[in-house]
Amino acid sequence: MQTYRLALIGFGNVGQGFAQILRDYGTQYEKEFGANFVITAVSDMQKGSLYDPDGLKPAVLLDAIAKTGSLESVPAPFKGWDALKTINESNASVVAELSFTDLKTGEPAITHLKAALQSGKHVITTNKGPVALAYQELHHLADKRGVTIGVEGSVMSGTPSLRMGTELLSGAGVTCIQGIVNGTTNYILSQMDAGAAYADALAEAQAKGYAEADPTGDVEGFDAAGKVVILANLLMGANIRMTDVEREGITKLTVDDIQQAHARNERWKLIGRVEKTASGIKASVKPQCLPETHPLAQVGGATNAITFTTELLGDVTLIGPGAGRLPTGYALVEDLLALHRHLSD
Ligand SMILES: NC(=O)C1=CN([C@@H]2O[C@H](COP(=O)(O)OP(=O)(O)OC[C@H]3O[C@@H](n4cnc5c(N)ncnc54)[C@H](OP(=O)(O)O)[C@@H]3O)[C@@H](O)[C@H]2O)C=CC1
Ligand SMILES: N[C@@H](CC=O)C(=O)O
Repeated sequence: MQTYRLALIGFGNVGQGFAQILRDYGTQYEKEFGANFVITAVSDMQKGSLYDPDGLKPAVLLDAIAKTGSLESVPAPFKGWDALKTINESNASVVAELSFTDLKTGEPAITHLKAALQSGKHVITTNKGPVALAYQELHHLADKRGVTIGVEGSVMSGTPSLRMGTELLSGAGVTCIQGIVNGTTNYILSQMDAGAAYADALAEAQAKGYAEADPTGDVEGFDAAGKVVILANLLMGANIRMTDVEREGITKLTVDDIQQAHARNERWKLIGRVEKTASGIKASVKPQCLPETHPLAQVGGATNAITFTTELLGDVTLIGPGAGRLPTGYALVEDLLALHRHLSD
């Protein structure tokens, strides 16, 4: 049995979803894979920070959050450590970076990830900021320190879009990737199509744990643009930046636009796209009105879908959850199991 001691930086929707999975499936992972995933530290800005070298029970962490909204009541030998102290001084062998995404600076996540890698810890993250803005540098640092970086949840949450691209389609000649890569906006558009008001639909997306802490990132298309950058750079050998993505969000769409489209048997979708062209990589995020018969028109709620256009296979489409506590928590499990396989080889 191999034990992995984990430090969680951020204990919001994703951190809690991940804890719930370890609570409910941890024993199964031990039996099936010989991998014991133990949370020894959690550091969260408002909810509090705990470190127990012998392990913190996911059920106890979740109960405390459910009852009080905070981790303060959980007994632990060390409390109040900030993110960097937790990364540097806890006994974790893997750091899970789950703080807010910032697609302008990538901080504080880039600093957290660099500190973890420099101290010889593996990292896993669902945070799109560092992956969109600094992946090459972080990957290089991980290689130098002989550790790994897992980023599956940064696009399509636990639906394995990045592994599908890097491991399965890398030899197929991917020329274009396009689809729905933001769960919040797809949820809002689906709800508005069914008659809901924009503000109510956004509030529901927030309550369900789909939206960014600042939902401007979702509705103005920045989150989707970050994912387009990640897809281009990690799967298509590109080196583009956020400013290279032509971007428009969904805020100019009115209920009337959406319902008129509905009456014409059409659906508005926010489509991210990256394509190899003769003049280089072209990347965009913009709303498009699709006929009801188009496969993406049928993808509703927080579900995402991307089509890889390849030279050898033609089109390959992947559909699955794109946001939410458990789907995104599961992305961390995928990264941990990949790490476990890597270390067991
Ligand atoms: N939710 C989803 O469906 C998905 C989310 N992601 C990404 O995963 C990450 C986590 O998302 P989610 O859990 O939904 O976000 P939340 O906003 O629910 O949680 C983020 C947590 O990080 C904490 N935090 C922020 N900065 C720090 C810091 N410097 N040190 C310690 N803790 C910090 C916050 O603390 P507090 O609020 O207590 O101040 C908060 O509890 C984000 O980067 C997001 O973009 C990716 C895919 C899907
Ligand atoms: N806010 C994002 C969360 C996942 O990346 C989304 O809605 O897709």
